[in-house]
Amino acid sequence: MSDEKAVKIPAQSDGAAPTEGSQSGEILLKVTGLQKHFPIRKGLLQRQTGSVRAVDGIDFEVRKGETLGVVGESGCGKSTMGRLITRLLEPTAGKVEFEGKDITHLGVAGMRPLRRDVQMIFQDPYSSLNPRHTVGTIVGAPFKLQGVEPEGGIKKEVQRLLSVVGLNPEHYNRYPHEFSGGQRQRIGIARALALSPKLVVADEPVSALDVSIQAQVVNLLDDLQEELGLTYVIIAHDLSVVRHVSDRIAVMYLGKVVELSDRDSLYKAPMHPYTKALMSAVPIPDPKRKNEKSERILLKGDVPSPISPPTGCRFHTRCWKATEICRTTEPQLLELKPGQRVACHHPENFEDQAPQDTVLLSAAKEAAELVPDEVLEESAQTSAAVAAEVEAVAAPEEPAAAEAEGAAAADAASDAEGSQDAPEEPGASEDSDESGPAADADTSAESGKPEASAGQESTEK
Ligand SMILES: Nc1ncnc2c1ncn2[C@@H]1O[C@H](COP(=O)(O)OP(=O)(O)OP(=O)(O)O)[C@@H](O)[C@H]1O
Repeated sequence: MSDEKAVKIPAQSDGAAPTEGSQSGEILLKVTGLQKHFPIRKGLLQRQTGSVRAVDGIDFEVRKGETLGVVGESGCGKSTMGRLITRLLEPTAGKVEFEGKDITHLGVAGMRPLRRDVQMIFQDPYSSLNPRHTVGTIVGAPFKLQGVEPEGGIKKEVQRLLSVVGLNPEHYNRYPHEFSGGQRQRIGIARALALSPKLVVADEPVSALDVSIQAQVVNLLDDLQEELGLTYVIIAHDLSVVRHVSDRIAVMYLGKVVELSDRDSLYKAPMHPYTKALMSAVPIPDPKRKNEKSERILLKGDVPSPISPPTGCRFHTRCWKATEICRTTEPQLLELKPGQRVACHHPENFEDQAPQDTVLLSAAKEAAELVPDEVLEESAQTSAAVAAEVEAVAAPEEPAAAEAEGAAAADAASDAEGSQDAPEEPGASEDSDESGPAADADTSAESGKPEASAGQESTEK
């Protein structure tokens, strides 16, 4: 927890109602099919030779009063997404709606009123503040730009904002270099809050700060949300930060949202293998679990290039569950559990979406070497259990049959456990990513459904 003095937050003059849970709130921002492709130009004539598909068709919504955390490895398009929704960048395709109004292609004049409602906090408090301007000028700039005259004058309002973010209002005339990193980030936050925005997009708001200072700034953002009824989109690569602040979390991979879920469901039972891998890297601050064996999943290689992303599921080149369908068919982001959307053919903690597709790609077999056996076993077990549950619900009139199915699935799971170290069956799983659709059809015909749903990744090992 923060070691700084409690921040006293005075009431906001036209303050919004304090935040009420976020689960069923009104939608403030809605994004549909959003894309940003940066052209790559070469030669004297600057011909376009390709494009960086930084954001490549994403859908999500942000509800009033909630915090949506956005996570993913470096280069997956988080910042680009943040700049698109604040309209600092023009989307290549798709739609951005704010309070039900389409703002996708608004021009400078059309955007002016919106600039008051949507603000951004930037990552680097060292470069985002003009070193030649005083704090008073920096925090007061939004009033001048918008032609707003706050009650009591700009100076008084800026001093109030400085005290809201825990800075000394007397430091109004100081310059950014006279402040520490954490204090500079507070200046950036004060500037973002100046016009009482409805939505604040914070791009890595604490990653440039010392760890001890990070907690202070995160707590400040939390307090401000409660007091001012703010809605946040917080972009971060640090899952501990995101877990602390978010109500819901969107996991991005190579320009796509692969999972979008309530925070607790995501941390308790992630459904996308990529989410599971990311989560496994988060240290668990629980002394009771200190001596537990680590089940960290190491992902193979780097994120592929967004210039030519892999076909089908973009994660298939690093996924230990990938089969032919993952290489050929892009999975849609579907709500498989209430409040949990995932784009995966072979999700974790859920029934397999492509149980007929059982032959692992060679990349998956290599990736599986980096996944601890415990994780593979647990994955096979949970898939089997969920599949059995689904079967039972699907056929209530035949309880005996459902039970038999469940038992078969559970058996298959334990078989799968047993076969972790079993030698590969000759031919059966040989480099199917090199094989054509005919090979795929063969293997589909061979594979039985209950066995497949019991954790296809292990049965083929
Ligand atoms: N203006 C630009 N022109 C060309 N490519 C760009 C531009 N901005 C971003 N990109 C590319 O788009 C991809 C996504 O970048 P982005 O900064 O959105 O990712 P990110 O997830 O925020 O990464 P990081 O955490 O490192 O900032 C990257 O491959 C990046 O190189």
